[in-house]
Amino acid sequence: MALMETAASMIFTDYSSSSSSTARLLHFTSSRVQKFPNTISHFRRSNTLKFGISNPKFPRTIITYCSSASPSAVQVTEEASATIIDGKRVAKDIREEVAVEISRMKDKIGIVPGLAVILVGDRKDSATYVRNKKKACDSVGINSYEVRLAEDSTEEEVVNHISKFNDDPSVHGILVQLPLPRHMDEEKILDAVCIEKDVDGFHPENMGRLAMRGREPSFVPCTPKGCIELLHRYDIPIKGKRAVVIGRSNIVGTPAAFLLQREDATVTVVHSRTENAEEITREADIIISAVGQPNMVRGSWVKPGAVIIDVGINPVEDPDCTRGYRLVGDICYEEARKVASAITPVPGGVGPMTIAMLLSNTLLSAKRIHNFS
Ligand SMILES: NC(=O)C1=CN([C@@H]2O[C@H](COP(=O)(O)OP(=O)(O)OC[C@H]3O[C@@H](n4cnc5c(N)ncnc54)[C@H](OP(=O)(O)O)[C@@H]3O)[C@@H](O)[C@H]2O)C=CC1
Ligand SMILES: Nc1nc(=O)c2c([nH]1)NC[C@@H]1CN(c3ccc(C(=O)N[C@@H](CCC(=O)O)C(=O)O)cc3)C=[N+]21
Repeated sequence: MALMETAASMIFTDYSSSSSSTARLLHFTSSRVQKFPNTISHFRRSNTLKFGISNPKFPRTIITYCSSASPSAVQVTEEASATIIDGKRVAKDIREEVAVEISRMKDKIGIVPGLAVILVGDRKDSATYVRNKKKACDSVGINSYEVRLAEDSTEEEVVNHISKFNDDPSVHGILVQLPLPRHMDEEKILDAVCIEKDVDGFHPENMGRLAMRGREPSFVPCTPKGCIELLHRYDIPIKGKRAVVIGRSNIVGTPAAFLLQREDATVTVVHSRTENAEEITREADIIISAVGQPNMVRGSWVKPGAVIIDVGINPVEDPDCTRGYRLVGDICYEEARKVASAITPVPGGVGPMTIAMLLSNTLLSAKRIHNFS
């Protein structure tokens, strides 16, 4: 997916592999010497491995047997390596589930869900996202409707299109691609989407309901919903765990924190004014990072055994890639995967889940509007 605008200033430089890096990498190598035929006679760990979250389904230890000076001894090295949470695969499963439900609905009541997408301006990355959403809709049988408006359109024009879609019975979900051009009032535009079709979950009433106990939002925002879905599908417990969300945007960080709290995690939110972000993050059993800073979270920020969900999508220069850049997350993946028990990659982690959740929310909306279960 070509994510970038041509503006080179948007591409970060990746310093994560620089030798001048001051980041501390936790040691996760343990060695033990076995005297055969007996069991372990000596066991030494360079760090106490206590997994906040462990999942027997996903073995996380690589054991290499090295020959030793003594023929009766074998050196066993354990290098921790996290389970890779495969968002691409889970998203595919979800698309298949959604497709089955859509054909069932079509067969039973003759209704096909519809998603309307409004794109304002000519950002290349936004155009690519919109194209991918359309492709995803086609793949599951959702009708998609697209409106493209010029960069210099007025707020009123955008709101008029939203109003038409609000009244159109063949449209069950409305998405206004963000970011909007600077001259537009994002709040005013998002407020215009009727709450029954707010499949992005960005309407303030949806967010308010998400924040309140005993209330249910019509829709949960797609990216944070995708993060929680990944935890569920990998059987990763959330209840009672310490979670740290890095970032507090309205579209990712804040709803992710509300969702984790609804799942009975104990949640801390870290943001740009947080002091001791590293220490706070190191307390977490679950880290969700949505910052937009490439490789910001180093291995030393991660508690051994923590689960990491990396939302960040950051292009960094890479002359070896045909497009001149590659995508990295907020988490320094190579370091963190040696410390964590499970981690999402970028790309192939949360990104595909966002689109899968959009399809799922659109199906949910159509079912609700037509009272189909
Ligand atoms: N995978 C996906 O589907 C999606 C990925 N993304 C990606 O996720 C990332 C975040 O997106 P979004 O939430 O929209 O971004 P925003 O820029 O809206 O928010 C970033 C948040 O990070 C915080 N922050 C910035 N710098 C630091 C720092 N040094 N330490 C701690 N916190 C910091 C900001 O704090 P403050 O509030 O104090 O300014 C802010 O709350 C981006 O890389 C984006 O591309 C976004 C949406 C979907
Ligand atoms: N109203 C609105 N809703 C959004 O949900 C919304 C938005 N505006 N504006 C932009 C952000 C960003 N976003 C992404 C969606 C999919 C991937 C995605 O599929 N990423 C692939 C990237 C693949 C590649 O480019 O190589 C991956 O991570 O594997 C990423 C980011 C949704 N957003």
